[in-house]
Amino acid sequence: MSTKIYLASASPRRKQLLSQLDVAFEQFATDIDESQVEGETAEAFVSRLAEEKALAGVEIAEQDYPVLGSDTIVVLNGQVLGKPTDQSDAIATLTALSGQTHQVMTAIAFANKSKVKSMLVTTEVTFKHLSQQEINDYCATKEPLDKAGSYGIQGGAGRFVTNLNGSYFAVMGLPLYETEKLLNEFIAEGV
Ligand SMILES: Cc1cn([C@H]2C[C@H](O)[C@@H](COP(=O)(O)OP(=O)(O)OP(=O)(O)O)O2)c(=O)[nH]c1=O
Repeated sequence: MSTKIYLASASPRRKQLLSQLDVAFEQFATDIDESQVEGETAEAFVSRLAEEKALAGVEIAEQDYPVLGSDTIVVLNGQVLGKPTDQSDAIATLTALSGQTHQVMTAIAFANKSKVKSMLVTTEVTFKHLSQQEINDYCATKEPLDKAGSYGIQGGAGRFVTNLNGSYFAVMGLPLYETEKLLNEFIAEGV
């Protein structure tokens, strides 16, 4: 890939992951309303947020390069578990995820002045049974606070995972294979 892109994200993880692709990029944050609309499915919700981040980025971008937006949510039995509001919310979320299989949905979207194109990557993750002590100790590290589902697979929660079916990088915030593929399609389609 030889084009330049913009990463419309405040996330240091997404910056780190995007650096693994062979594409030059500039990063900036966007500010959109991240609330779920009543009746909206988890899939539609996460895809809409990725598209809105990319489109908000197009408004900020100085040049008409593709803008990448992304959003990650954790879904347990159809219920969206976003970032925790505080430590006790993180404890409640991890208690719910203990011993269960959940989905991590990451949507990616590319936009420019004339079009937007998105893709959803769903990964199934199974956690071992977590003791109250393990949950409390993990939450005390504060790692859960800025992460969907109150955990970071790349950090202390990696040891909770007994099975993963899908993209590890999508769980961390940006699926590498799919991002490169979507960008190539976006560019190949032209304006
Ligand atoms: C499940 C999980 C999520 N996360 C992170 C990825 C995302 O950064 C975050 C979910 O929040 P998002 O709202 O998707 O992203 P963000 O607010 O961090 O960044 P921006 O909107 O500016 O792009 O949770 C991990 O780092 N590891 C994990 O294992």
